[in-house]
Amino acid sequence: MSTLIIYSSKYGQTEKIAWRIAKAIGHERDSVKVMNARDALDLESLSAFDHIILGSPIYAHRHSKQIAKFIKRFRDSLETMDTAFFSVSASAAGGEEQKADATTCMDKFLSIAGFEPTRKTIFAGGLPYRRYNWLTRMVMKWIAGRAGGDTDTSQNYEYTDWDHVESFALRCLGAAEHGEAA
Ligand SMILES: Cc1cc2nc3c(=O)[nH]c(=O)nc-3n(C[C@H](O)[C@H](O)[C@H](O)COP(=O)(O)O)c2cc1C
Repeated sequence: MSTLIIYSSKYGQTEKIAWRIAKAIGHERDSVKVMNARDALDLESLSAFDHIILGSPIYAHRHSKQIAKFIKRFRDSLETMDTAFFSVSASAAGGEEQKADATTCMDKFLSIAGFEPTRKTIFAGGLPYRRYNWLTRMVMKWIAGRAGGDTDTSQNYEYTDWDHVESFALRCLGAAEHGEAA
């Protein structure tokens, strides 16, 4: 069985999660390919894969346009395959209310895209202050401060729970191999 993992990522956390999922399921599959959504739009078809995992970060309450385009382009194929979706955000690192916001944002995106993945989840991303330009750093500091989050802009923060990532990866594998429901 072969898996294709597609991600969109601006500062690298969603990409890092995509590669960790690939590593977690790699030895159980015949092949695992990880691709940026931009490059994946050039694929002729998905016929070489039987399992697709899509990952997108949240920016300004929205998920990736590239991932939305990928879903639109391959909708017919995706409907017949085992699929999973993961959303990466700062909200997913917060309290129950913020996590609920991240889940609502993901569900809205999937509903508008007309995509019902076999499995879906939210992952906490990061706040890599040192990688932002000055303006973005100040804006993110202000937003994080209002939400009671980390505001020391001399540091990069990574909130991703890697055990959660690995358990999601293994559950995706189970769904693909046993035709399990979400
Ligand atoms: C300009 C900007 C806007 C963001 N907007 C949101 C948002 O609306 N909701 C949220 O939960 N996180 C937001 N984030 C946090 C990102 O989702 C988080 O940093 C994520 O890890 C980014 O993934 P990436 O490194 O793969 O690009 C924002 C980050 C930046 C820099």
